[in-house]
Amino acid sequence: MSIRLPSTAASEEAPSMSADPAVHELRPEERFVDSVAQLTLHRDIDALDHSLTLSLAELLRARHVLLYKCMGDDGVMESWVSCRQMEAGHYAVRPALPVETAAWQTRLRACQDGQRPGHSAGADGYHYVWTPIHKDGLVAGALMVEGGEPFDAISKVLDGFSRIYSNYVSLIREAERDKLTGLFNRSTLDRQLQRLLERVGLTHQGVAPERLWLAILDIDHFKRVNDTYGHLYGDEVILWLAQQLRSSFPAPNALFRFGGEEFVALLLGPDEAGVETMLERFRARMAAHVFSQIGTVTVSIGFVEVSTAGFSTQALDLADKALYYAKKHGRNQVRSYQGLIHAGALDGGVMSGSVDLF
Ligand SMILES: Nc1nc2c(ncn2[C@@H]2O[C@H](COP(=O)(O)OP(=O)(O)OP(=O)(O)O)[C@@H](O)[C@H]2O)c(=O)[nH]1
Repeated sequence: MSIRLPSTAASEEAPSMSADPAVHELRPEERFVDSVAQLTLHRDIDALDHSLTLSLAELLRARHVLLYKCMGDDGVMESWVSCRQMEAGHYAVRPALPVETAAWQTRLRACQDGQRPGHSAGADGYHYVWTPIHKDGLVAGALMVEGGEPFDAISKVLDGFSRIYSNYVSLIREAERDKLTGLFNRSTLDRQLQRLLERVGLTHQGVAPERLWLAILDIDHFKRVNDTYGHLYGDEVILWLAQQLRSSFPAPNALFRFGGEEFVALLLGPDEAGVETMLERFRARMAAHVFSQIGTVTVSIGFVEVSTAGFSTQALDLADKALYYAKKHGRNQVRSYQGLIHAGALDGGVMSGSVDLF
């Protein structure tokens, strides 16, 4: 079981969080309502994950709450966020480290098989309660609570929280996705950019060096496709392109539809040449595909490196200049902003781009 770091607390140095002392003065039902209100405050999933573990720890006065998630298609659970009691009233929420004890593995497997909440009692007298998290009828994760309360006292609360969490994740997902393609919509760009910049920062501390790039992809002469064949055929092109983007640039890269025939990709790559090769391969794949009615459709691409102090508006603006150049010089090509500057083909901001930024 490998560890993956959630983006908002991607460091072992993540700050510990204090529980609100007032929470402990509330009656049980008031504490429950307060926890649900806390949980549903959030609008992004990383913050929600943290809040879930902290709210449960406070509500159940647990020693430890662990959230597991199924991240791949193989259904294997990865430990995700851990909230551990440090001293009375204080909790630390951190990316979770994998725990490999045989008893926990058995419990996790039971959750993976979709079994009802289960429990075990440790030799230390503490209880460990586990419940699966379901999404669309499948197991999407699991929650583990370690504390002094016996199983019967908390299993229903835990199960209820797991269902509230799952419903709320679906709502957040819906709000941040483009309806047609399921890619992120533009409102999530800054958050995803931040997430990937944190990752770039991490890998600079000694693992494989990664750099972050922003590419804008725009279907060529798309108006002609719509005007000649109708919007339904246009939509087919958009859907095919989105599908190819997903398979060419899987997570942790982030893909967006900015509306219409414009797409944005946040890509991790070692250097400009490597990213250009990936994008060029994508361009060629698009150009080679024959749609049954329409024939072939091409795409123009502009890209730029996002500096670690990068703002999405600036990166978009520069990538868009490279895209504009590609459009003006024959379309169906990939252009790097830095490459164009080095070649003296762009003179720093004279050209105005084609994407409607805001
Ligand atoms: N099918 C379909 N078409 C869309 C959608 N959103 C926008 N469009 C169309 O996308 C087309 C964009 O056309 P333009 O901005 O003129 O660009 P273009 O024809 O691709 O030309 P270049 O970008 O210069 O190569 C318009 O015809 C829009 O109606 C959509 O969701 N579905």
